[in-house]
Amino acid sequence: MVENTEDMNHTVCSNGSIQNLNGVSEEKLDELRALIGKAEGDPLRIVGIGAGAWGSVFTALLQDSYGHLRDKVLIRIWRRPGRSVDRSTAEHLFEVINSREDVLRRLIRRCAYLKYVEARLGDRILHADELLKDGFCVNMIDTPLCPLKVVTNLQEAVWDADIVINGLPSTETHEVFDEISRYWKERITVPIIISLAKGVEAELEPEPRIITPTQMINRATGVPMENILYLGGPNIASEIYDKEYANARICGAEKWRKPLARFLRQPNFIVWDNGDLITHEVMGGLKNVYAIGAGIRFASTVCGALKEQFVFITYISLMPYIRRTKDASCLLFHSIQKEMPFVRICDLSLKSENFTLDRDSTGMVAALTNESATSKSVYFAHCTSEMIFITHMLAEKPEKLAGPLLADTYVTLLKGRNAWYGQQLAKQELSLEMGDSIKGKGMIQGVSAVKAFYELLSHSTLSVLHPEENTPVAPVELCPILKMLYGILITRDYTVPAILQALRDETMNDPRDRIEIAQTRVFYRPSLLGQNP
Ligand SMILES: NC(=O)c1ccc[n+]([C@@H]2O[C@H](COP(=O)([O-])OP(=O)(O)OC[C@H]3O[C@@H](n4cnc5c(N)ncnc54)[C@H](O)[C@@H]3O)[C@@H](O)[C@H]2O)c1
Ligand SMILES: O=P(O)(O)OC[C@H](O)CO
Repeated sequence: MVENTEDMNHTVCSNGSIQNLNGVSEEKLDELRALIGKAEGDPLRIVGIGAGAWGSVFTALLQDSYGHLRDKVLIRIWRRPGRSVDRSTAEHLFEVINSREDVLRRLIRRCAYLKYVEARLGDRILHADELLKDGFCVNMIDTPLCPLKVVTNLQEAVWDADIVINGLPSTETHEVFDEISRYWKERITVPIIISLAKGVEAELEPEPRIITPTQMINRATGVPMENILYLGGPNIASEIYDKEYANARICGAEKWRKPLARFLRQPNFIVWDNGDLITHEVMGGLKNVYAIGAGIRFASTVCGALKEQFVFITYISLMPYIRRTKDASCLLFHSIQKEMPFVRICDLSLKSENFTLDRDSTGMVAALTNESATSKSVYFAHCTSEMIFITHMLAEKPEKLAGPLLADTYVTLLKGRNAWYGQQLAKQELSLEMGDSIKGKGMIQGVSAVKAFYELLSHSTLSVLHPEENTPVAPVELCPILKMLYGILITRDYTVPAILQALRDETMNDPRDRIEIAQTRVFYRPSLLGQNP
């Protein structure tokens, strides 16, 4: 096992020896350069598009690993110019700077400290792009990054880029890549695009289907799908930069995903690769839907035992879903399930009462039920069964999605913005009128995903037989939480507390039945992901 020291070019191994990472980085970079066909003296050009929390961290990770190899690689980030920072953010930023000796020294060395003093005093307005040059992302002020090369002109950023990282929210991806396509009209080489965006849109004509960010990029730019990849993981941007141990998966065509996985892999950020591009992306959108409604977001300091217990609950609730997989861990949980059947999830959750919960970091149901462990578990049982139902419509082998979907749901419930947003709405500290892009936090992707999944699953051509009434119903009728979230967030016919109605409804099926229905009937609709049956 290895741990990174502050010096990014060296790694301290568990045996105490120091390994020089320079050589390893250079080898990996040379390998990628050769594959892309870069001539000597021509640097590999990598550009991040969108400088939110994850887009900035991702670019900063590359800068930390490869930025020193200046002759061979040029890493830059594009963000829109003009965004100014208010006084309270400047005050907070000043506190962050002064609490980190390394950052303070760096700014003084670069003669950049004074502007933060002036902004703190209200004598100067700071802009997001100048902050980013010093390593501060306005959506993640508490986590200073390395200094970045920032470009505010989109054409300059992308026209000759070899690798483009899409760090935009899904809702903005088509529009920005549409503009990018204008700058690529004369291009001879085909760029590689790695999309980080989670979120989906629904297209209803000529038949209902989901459109993912990589498909939006393909449509907007004409870059073939072979060159467009998705990187997803249960990743919280600030934790990745803080070198918490993490996994991610890069999905796409074999030609690029394997070398890119090697290129992106770091001691604390292990990148696997997978060919299942679209379904992984769709799962990234789906988890955000249910994270908003959740009520289970534990403090980052929460005791490991509670996390473990929660993982058990997660797996137990989804056992019917994953029982057919051969994966060893699933088999383990399968045997646990024999001892603790699904219906006892709530009892298990109650055991968490001896742990401290951070009341400022929970979600919608949690806030509405005053952190009731039982009610949160009720929500959890229902939302997992709806996710299972939906994945059975989307995928022929839905059990394969269980791991990525669960892991991403789990991390978002623990520390994601979507769960936080639901909680803020429930506590009336935010209102729907404020929109889904929240100052200091960024885009809440789940709102648009609620709309997309609702529109899709309420389409009449997708009707399924209601299990009891034996009449055709739109699939969304079997997903009461999704339906209620749509009523709260999109049509606004209901207020936030109505989410509890969806849970309290006595006529609603046992969530276990929903899973059984999904498993025993053929709901799979290949056309939903744009595939031919
Ligand atoms: N934050 C995380 O931990 C995390 C982790 C994994 C995946 N993701 C996903 O990655 C994507 C980006 O996440 P993020 O955290 O960086 O988001 P964010 O909301 O913090 O940042 C989005 C960035 O895009 C810019 N932007 C938005 N609309 C734009 C437009 N029309 N033109 C130009 N720029 C525009 C914003 O200014 C901002 O810099 C999302 O889909 C998110 O779900 C986030
Ligand atoms: O902060 P969120 O809610 O956008 O979620 C972050 C990531 O998607 C977790 O993998």
